[in-house]
Amino acid sequence: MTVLHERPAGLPASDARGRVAELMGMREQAATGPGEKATEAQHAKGKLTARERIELLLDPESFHEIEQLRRHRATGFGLETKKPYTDGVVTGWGTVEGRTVFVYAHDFRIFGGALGEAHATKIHKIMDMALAAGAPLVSLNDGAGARIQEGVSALAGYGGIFQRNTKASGVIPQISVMLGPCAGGAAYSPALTDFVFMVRDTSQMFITGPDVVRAVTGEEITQNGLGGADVHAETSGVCHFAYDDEETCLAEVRSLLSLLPSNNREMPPAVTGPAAVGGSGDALLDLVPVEGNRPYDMTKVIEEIVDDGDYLEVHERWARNIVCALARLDGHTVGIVANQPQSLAGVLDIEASEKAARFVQFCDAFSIPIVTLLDVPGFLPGVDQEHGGIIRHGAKLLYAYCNATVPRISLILRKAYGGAYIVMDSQSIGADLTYAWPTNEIAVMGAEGAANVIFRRQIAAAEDPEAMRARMVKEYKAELMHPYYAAERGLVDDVIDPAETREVLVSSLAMLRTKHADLPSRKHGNPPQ
Ligand SMILES: CC(=O)SCCNC(=O)CCNC(=O)[C@H](O)C(C)(C)COP(=O)(O)OP(=O)(O)OC[C@H]1O[C@@H](n2cnc3c(N)ncnc32)[C@H](O)[C@@H]1OP(=O)(O)O
Repeated sequence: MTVLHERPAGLPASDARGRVAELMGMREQAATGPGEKATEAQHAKGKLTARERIELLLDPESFHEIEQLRRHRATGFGLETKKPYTDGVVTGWGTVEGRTVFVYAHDFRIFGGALGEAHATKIHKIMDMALAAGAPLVSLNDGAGARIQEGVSALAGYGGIFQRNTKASGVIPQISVMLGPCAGGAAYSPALTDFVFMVRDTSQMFITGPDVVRAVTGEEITQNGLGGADVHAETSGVCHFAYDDEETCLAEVRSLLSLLPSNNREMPPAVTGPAAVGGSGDALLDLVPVEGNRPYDMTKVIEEIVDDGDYLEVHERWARNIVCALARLDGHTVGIVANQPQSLAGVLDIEASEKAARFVQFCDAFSIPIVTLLDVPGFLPGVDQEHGGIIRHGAKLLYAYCNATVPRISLILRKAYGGAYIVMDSQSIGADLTYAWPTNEIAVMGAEGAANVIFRRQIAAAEDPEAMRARMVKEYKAELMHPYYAAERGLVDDVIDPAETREVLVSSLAMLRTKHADLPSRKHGNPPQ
């Protein structure tokens, strides 16, 4: 552990060059940190150091560090003799693709990256600077939570971070990258931010570690089993993106940032230059089967529609029955929300509603237009869902869409039934433009279910109930289950040839780019929780 700085021998303090050399020595000491052994131990765990990570995140030579010479002033437990520069967190700003980004990175080699008072106030300062400058904040987390030796001062330091996370929410993008074991307070701040990235095997998030879990509940579990990347990417939904190594993870953070505006007053950066290429519209005809119950992969449809087939899927492995993705259409960032027929037939359930609601809310906060692709058989029925609160969770998605003032376009690819149709950005809840393909079925429910309810008596009284049921199903389909019923009533704006999909979306978004809508003045709404 680094000890108190000593003036390099042989340099007269009165000499300006000597003073500069002294400064360089201190800087060198701060930049090197606790030394080779500690760095080797960090590398041996498959982890990079804070500075190596910052170098990968930011454009070359763009990092400006602040408070490099900061030290804690705590006493007791031997802290008097352990006063390393930086106090275990590297803070500053740099650029990503030329745009300013603020960053803080825990140095696990110093107190296990644990947060004390000085460490916390450095983070507070960088958060305040990010908010004032209107630039994204990225945290590179590798810390053991509150610094135990500093007691309540450390806890108060976390409070200051949480408060700033919340204040900055919806104002600047906040991204948390988990790169080590993050316990307690170190796990809460990321939960308040927009996106959480994790690295398999080397990063974990939990409120209390396996030892406490064993003591309290008797459950035996490893750190990764409790809060590893796969657990949070697939089961809890705490993490939005999980990767195998830090290099890939940080490259993906850069690519996410390239899609986002710097703050809520700016538009997302548009890519100009040679016209972006979409897929061949005709392929869409083959990708989506006409039969309502045949599964297909919605991500293939997205690939056909967006620029260069490129999209960044958020929460790829959690609530797979809905797809949330960021992509570009004609160079402009869009958020795509789409039912995924190959997972649970694309129904809406508790997790899908929560996932899409948060995504819609994010897009709305940062001026990202939302394109919704519908192919939804309804909400998932069942005791688990009802008792789990599908009503209030489903309402989150409804609330998020109804509250969104960004351009909103929905396109019904195949079926759209019941409440799920309304929730998935139907015209009645404020979509600016709604399109349908000719193969659509838009109705309160599927034909079989509908016939069993409304023609129950006729079917029961018939000589041949099955023949009667089949006749009624056919009649219901012919009468109601086509897009023209909705088009005649103005509930879809147009029925389009699937081959024209990209073109229609691009021109509709271009028209909506100047859209302005205000919600009534209020302190804030009271969304369902
Ligand atoms: C509000 C809140 O944040 S409450 C949560 C408080 N934090 C905790 O309970 C976590 C306690 N720490 C741990 O469980 C473990 O240290 C882990 C899981 C984070 C990391 O484990 P390992 O990778 O094995 O690292 P290890 O335990 O050796 O810690 C590395 C160093 O950090 C120190 N350290 C770890 N946690 C803390 C802490 N919270 N405060 C101060 N120092 C700490 C260790 O003493 C060790 O120091 P040393 O290098 O001088 O010996």
